Amino acid sequence: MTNLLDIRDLRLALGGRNLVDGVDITVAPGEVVGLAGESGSGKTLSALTALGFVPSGATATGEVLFDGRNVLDLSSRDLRALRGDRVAVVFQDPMTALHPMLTIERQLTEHQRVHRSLTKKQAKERAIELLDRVRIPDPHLAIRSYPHRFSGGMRQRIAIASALACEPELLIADEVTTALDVTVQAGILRLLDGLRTELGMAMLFITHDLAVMNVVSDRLYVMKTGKVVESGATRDVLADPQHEYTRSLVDALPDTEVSA
Ligand SMILES: Nc1ncnc2c1ncn2[C@@H]1O[C@H](COP(=O)(O)OP(=O)(O)OP(=O)(O)O)[C@@H](O)[C@H]1O
Repeated sequence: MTNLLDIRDLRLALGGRNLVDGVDITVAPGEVVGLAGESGSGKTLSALTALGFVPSGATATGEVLFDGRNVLDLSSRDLRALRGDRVAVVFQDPMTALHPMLTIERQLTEHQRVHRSLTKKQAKERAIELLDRVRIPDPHLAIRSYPHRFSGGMRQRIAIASALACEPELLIADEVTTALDVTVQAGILRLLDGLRTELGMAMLFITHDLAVMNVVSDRLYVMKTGKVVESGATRDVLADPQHEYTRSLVDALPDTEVSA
């Protein structure tokens, strides 16, 4: 099968530092791929190149092929189309995606009206459908509210709804459960897993938490200081880690997490 995302020998250099240092990552259509590793290992920077985001002043080399086209070579117009239609991202803090001064309706309809030329009524119906899809209770009422009325977990669901608006083929989920309580975390993971089955969407799931990775990802890459140090089927990597660094991460997990 052709890969949806194929990152080849990606290097990002900034101020004499190699922030990403020869990374290869692939994601097949519909596949959930995990990117694990300590803070600062280059997970976010590597994943965001799929959207053509490169820190200003940084030099990127290598290839980031999305559906066969090198994202690093795209014009700003093509990048906007890619971000609006085919790849979406959800971050740890839902307030980075949600504007505190706008109703949920405004936030979920704007994109639809610009990218899909929907009427106001159609966009509203679609927004309600999206809220329902991420299991927000009473979506007809919720749509009139502002983000502060919702709990952290609910806000994250709304941020996911916003990312799903364009029906992306690839969703980048960057530490989406890190700031949440364990039970709320479990709900979000179940939601993402359900969406993947319903929508057939691929996911690049970034987390430093291998226990979370064990629940969601088919395959896993482990990064350390800008390099991939180990990769493979999640179950195999966690059951029999080959790299010393991965072993230290696995050893830090409670026993039940790996066998679950
Ligand atoms: N815009 C930027 N400008 C300069 N340096 C950056 C920028 N973004 C990230 N870095 C640096 O690049 C390195 C990798 O960062 P990255 O965010 O990819 O790590 P990460 O593994 O995702 O960690 P975290 O989970 O903490 O985000 C870090 O040393 C970080 O300080």
